[in-house]
Amino acid sequence: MKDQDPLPPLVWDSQRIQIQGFTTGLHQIEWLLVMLVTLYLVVMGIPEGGSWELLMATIGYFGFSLMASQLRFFGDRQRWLLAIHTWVMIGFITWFLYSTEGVTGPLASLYLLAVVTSALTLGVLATLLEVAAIAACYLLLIQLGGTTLMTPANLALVSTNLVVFLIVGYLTAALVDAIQVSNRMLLSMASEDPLTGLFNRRAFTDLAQPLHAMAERSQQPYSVIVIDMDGLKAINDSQGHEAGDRVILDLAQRLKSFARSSDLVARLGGDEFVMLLPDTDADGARQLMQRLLASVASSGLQFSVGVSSYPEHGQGVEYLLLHADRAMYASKASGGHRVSLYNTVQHEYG
Ligand SMILES: Nc1nc2c(ncn2[C@@H]2O[C@H](COP(=O)(O)OP(=O)(O)OP(=O)(O)O)[C@@H](O)[C@H]2O)c(=O)[nH]1
Repeated sequence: MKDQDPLPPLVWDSQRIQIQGFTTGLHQIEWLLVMLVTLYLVVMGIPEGGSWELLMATIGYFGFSLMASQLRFFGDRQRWLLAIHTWVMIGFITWFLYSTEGVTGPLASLYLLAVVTSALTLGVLATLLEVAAIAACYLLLIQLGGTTLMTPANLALVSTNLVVFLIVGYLTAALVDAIQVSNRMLLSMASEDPLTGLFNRRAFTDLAQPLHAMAERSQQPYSVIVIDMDGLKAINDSQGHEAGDRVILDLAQRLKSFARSSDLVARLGGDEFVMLLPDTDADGARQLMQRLLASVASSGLQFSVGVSSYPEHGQGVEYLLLHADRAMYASKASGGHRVSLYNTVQHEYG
């Protein structure tokens, strides 16, 4: 068997990592918003009437953003909390615009920050909804500003800005979708064996650890089984590599069909496979493999099996794998096409 994988472990929950990254970006956008409105107030001066409410709203919004960043709201993939952030952002911007120059002032484009935030975190549909809400806020602000929408200048302003919001929102959300798809593809390429579609060695090593931890905590047994084909080289040499591939695929499908949904099945490489059966002791694993051997009796498929079980044959997955491998070699040494348990080296089927 090969040495341990030198690469870092796979990232199985890429969505969670992504949300953590988005959350950092969200706080940066919120603080950017606070900085922009503060800069506006410093440069343009606080408007007459309503200045008190405006300052309170700005400080309140800054406090909200600060508190959310400190409390780490998003640890558990709570997207709806991200949605609340974007709605609070839209509310604050609307209030700020209402208290200053309305949608005709330079700050009307601040809505773009809310659109980008939504597109990054909530997807296309939610972003379209937010653009619709922003359109309603525009109309409200125009109404409250005492002017009518039906002037060419206002119509041009509203429609141009909304089209820009739509395009930016759609493109950003589509980009995020594409990143998610490519993350999933990368994960499947890094964790799957291309010939059989089973997990590869790296994925097995990663996924076996939590199963071991669960068994250790609940003091339940589990078994590790190493399966190695007999005579694949001869098949390759006599019938060609494609025939060898078909035999490997056949065994992989049989292993999969014998496994429960909670079992792990992986191809370690070449003609070697591994299974991890939670809640299964050595005897249960041996019986399963004997049934598998019996089921291939007429097919000509030949393979040797080694079984080791937690806790009696090792305290960690790596030891159990090593011991199951040794038991498998004991099966080979005794003529192949049989099951051996680690230590006992009993040959149960031949
Ligand atoms: N067709 C095919 N052959 C492979 C693949 N991976 C490895 N092999 C071949 O499988 C053969 C394995 O050889 P061995 O380790 O001697 O195994 P074996 O012929 O089954 O002999 P024993 O294991 O001793 O029973 C080698 O010839 C490899 O080139 C694969 O993906 N497809």
